[in-house]
Amino acid sequence: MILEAKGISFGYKKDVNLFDQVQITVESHERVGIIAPSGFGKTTLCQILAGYIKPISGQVLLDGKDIHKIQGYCPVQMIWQHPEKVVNPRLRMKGTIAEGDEIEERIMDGLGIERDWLNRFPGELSGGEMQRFCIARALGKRTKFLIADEISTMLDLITQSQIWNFLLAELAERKIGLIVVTHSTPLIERIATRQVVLATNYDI
Ligand SMILES: Nc1ncnc2c1ncn2[C@@H]1O[C@H](COP(=O)(O)OP(=O)(O)OP(=O)(O)O)[C@@H](O)[C@H]1O
Repeated sequence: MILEAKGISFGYKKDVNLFDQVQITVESHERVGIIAPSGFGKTTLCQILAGYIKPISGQVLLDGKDIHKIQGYCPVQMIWQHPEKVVNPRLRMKGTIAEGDEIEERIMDGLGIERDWLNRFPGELSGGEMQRFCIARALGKRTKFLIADEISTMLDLITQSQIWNFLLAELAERKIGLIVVTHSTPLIERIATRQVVLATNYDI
């Protein structure tokens, strides 16, 4: 499959764009690292790529089909930097995990999710434990692309390494393409098969 961002422009304020004419193409076998300065709008771009927000101009296409026209489960799934912002605080984790597609037991095992965590509320888990659930939730059976926005910043180095080792094996086995945003150069060099450097409007 191919995920394409074609001529994407976006700004939150009228007539002030964060970025213009962004072009990105990712194939299923690729892991693309996005490099851009702080405040560029990387999280915003990730949300556009995952179909959460519509660009002012341009299109996001999945195998040529506009991502906003896809009905049902979206094969492009985003994992956010702050898991606490994207889980319902009143839902036990078993409810949170059920929000996505069917999640295989081996994914829960691979991410080190302990089964008694399923009965807890988000406020009863550490940030790292909650992030494992968010990663699992994004790895539903029908997922074809993952957008990872600073997903391991809150994890210690050993956990970070365990989670990325699992994710890289999973992506390779299931031919899931990856777009990864991180400020960590060593991480991007380890993970990405290709890097895309984006400049702010002020740098052009
Ligand atoms: N919903 C929103 N409404 C208005 N402005 C927003 C909104 N979300 C983000 N912004 C602003 O847009 C700009 C880009 O934010 P974004 O989080 O996408 O950048 P980023 O490149 O991911 O930043 P960082 O590297 O610091 O995490 C920032 O100035 C931010 O304050």
